[in-house]
Amino acid sequence: MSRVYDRVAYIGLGLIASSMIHAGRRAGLQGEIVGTARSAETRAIAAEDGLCDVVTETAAEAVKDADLVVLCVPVGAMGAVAEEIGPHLKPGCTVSDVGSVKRAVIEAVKPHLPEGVHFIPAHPLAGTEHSGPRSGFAELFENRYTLIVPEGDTDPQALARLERFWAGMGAHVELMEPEHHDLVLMVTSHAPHLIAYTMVGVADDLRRVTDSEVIKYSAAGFRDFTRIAASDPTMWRDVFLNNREATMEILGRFIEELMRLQRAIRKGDGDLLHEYFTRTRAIRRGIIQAGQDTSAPDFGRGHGQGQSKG
Ligand SMILES: NC(=O)c1ccc[n+]([C@@H]2O[C@H](COP(=O)([O-])OP(=O)(O)OC[C@H]3O[C@@H](n4cnc5c(N)ncnc54)[C@H](O)[C@@H]3O)[C@@H](O)[C@H]2O)c1
Ligand SMILES: O=C(O)C(=O)C[C@]1(C(=O)O)C=C[C@@H](O)C=C1
Repeated sequence: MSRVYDRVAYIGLGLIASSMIHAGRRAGLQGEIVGTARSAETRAIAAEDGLCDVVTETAAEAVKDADLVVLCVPVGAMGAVAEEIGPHLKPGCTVSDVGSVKRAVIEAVKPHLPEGVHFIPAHPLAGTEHSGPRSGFAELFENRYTLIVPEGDTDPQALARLERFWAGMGAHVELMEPEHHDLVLMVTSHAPHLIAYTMVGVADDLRRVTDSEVIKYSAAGFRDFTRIAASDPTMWRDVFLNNREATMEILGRFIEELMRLQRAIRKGDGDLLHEYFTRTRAIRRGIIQAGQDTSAPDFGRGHGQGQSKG
């Protein structure tokens, strides 16, 4: 794979940025790698580990002369970062992001970017519950989708270049409308996180009743929930605050379904439960057949030394 961008600036050096750096470096997609992070500790780690070729103190310095700037901060911080870098961007460069929500990020970032800069939002559908500059690994995006969410007037060459960059990191690239993205991701990613947070919260509330048995006898189902519920609190706070409409829509439906099952259990309606669980089982099998299952025992774990989020 040949070089796609001569100079790439990463703003925010956590799981996603560090994975992009490793994946891009392995495939020779990027020339000089410049990075910056809000905390001095993260910047020091990035310099010490050689994660970036250049580590700058500010985002404004980092984007100077960059051909691609990738915003890798929590969704709620994207607007402030865009405001800071706007006046320092190289004309003709591409600004992208990796935020888990798209419409709110577009609204927050776009007003701060000057004419002549290509803004092309993106979202890799890959992650782990870990965070920080040491949590990334080159394989994170392999065989996973990255959704690119371009506006109608996006320059085709700039778009093709960003697509090549993501494909070079092993991702399957697809294009999607921002509103559609936010609804689909609410179902496939955001709501499951909210449910996991809630379930682990319930277990925690019950701790006094069950002593520490919830932890001791934790079965596979609950363990999977605790992994998801260990994800970064800032990232997920921002996701829900910035995707409120879809959250309300899907949460409403979820509560209705939960009450339907509650009623069936109360009434002893085994047929309804059996039919329901048969339908959901088919969905799981469909995902596996489509090659989308990523729950193999070691997927995304044992990589890097990132902190467990939370
Ligand atoms: N973790 C995932 O599973 C995942 C997957 C896909 C996309 N994303 C998205 O990628 C982005 C980054 O997530 P991550 O998992 O790499 O996070 P992370 O916590 O590992 O890293 C975030 C980085 O942003 C910096 N930061 C935090 N608050 C900031 C602020 N207010 N101003 C400036 N910098 C700030 C942190 O110092 C850190 O360097 C988020 O928008 C998230 O929604 C995450
Ligand atoms: O595997 C995980 O830990 C994740 O939660 C990753 C996950 C997801 O829900 O699949 C989380 C947020 C994203 O924006 C994209 C991917």
